[in-house]
Amino acid sequence: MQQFLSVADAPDINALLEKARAHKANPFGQHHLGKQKMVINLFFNPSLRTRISTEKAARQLGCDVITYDAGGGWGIEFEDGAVMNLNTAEHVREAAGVLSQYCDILCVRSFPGLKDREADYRDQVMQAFVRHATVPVVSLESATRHPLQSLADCLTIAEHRTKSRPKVVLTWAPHPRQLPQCVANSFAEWMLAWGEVDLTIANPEGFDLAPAFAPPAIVTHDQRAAFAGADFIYAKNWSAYTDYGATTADCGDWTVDEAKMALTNDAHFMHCLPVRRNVVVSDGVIDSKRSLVLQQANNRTWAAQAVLGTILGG
Ligand SMILES: NCCC[C@H](NC(=O)CCC(=O)O)C(=O)O
Ligand SMILES: NC(=O)OP(=O)(O)O
Repeated sequence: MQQFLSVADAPDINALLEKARAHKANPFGQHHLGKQKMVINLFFNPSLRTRISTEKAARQLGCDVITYDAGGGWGIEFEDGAVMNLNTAEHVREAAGVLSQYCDILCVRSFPGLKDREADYRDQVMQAFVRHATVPVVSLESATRHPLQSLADCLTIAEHRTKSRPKVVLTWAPHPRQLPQCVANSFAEWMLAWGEVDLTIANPEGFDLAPAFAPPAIVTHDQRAAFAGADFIYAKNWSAYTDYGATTADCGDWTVDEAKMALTNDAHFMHCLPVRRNVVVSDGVIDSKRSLVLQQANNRTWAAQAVLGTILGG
């Protein structure tokens, strides 16, 4: 594995899940892989889970880790040919080249701007690091995808399913802010590629994900109908793809609550976190025994360890 940006970099998801399970059972079993190796985590946006779980995973593999908040450093320019006489002090060509001198794996988090769909969906920042770094690049969430989250979600579903093809519903939920589509895009991409669940996506009119991620045949605008018989409810807000970046305060009642969960097949509740309680999901649902949010967060470590370990030759 030379990079980890999307499900395309994980041609055998079950093999990667097997590695994640092995790390979970024996966290230091491959501590030799990272001897004298350096991992740099570069964050352009906030993080709790990704930051700590990726550091933990790297350390358990025996790596050294440096985590760098790009917001506290020189402003980085991404446009080729830019006349840099404004606020950016350093071009990504140098930044990626320099960081490559210091590490063996470069992990990057960069959210979309949610203004220019074409630029966001080119995954401009992540692709610039891929192009100009000389070491493998791992996505810690880009403008379009969050693959380490999705791998952890596959693991969580695999651990808790009680049938071979559970019904999984990815449901839009309300949020006071404008959020990226990447967690939802990635979850859909991984569930479909994995092929071991029946995926339905429920969202209000106007909030369909990009067709490349959400084939229209599996999309419904009727949340209650989608919940019927579901085994897993995966909640997430995202801003609009079509009217790019639009949000709305008027989407009716899309909060995941106890009454809606009662329509399901005693479904597990999932969310990548952080989550707005009593907006996205009621306290009663997230605090219930069927909630898997902490197990998902725990599995972020094993997903990261499987990916970093594979890049290191494990
Ligand atoms: N890394 C997981 C989710 C990150 C981001 N959520 C957020 O920005 C939530 C912020 C807030 O609730 O204010 C998203 O939706 O892609
Ligand atoms: N789920 C997730 O990626 O959380 P952070 O944004 O806190 O890393």
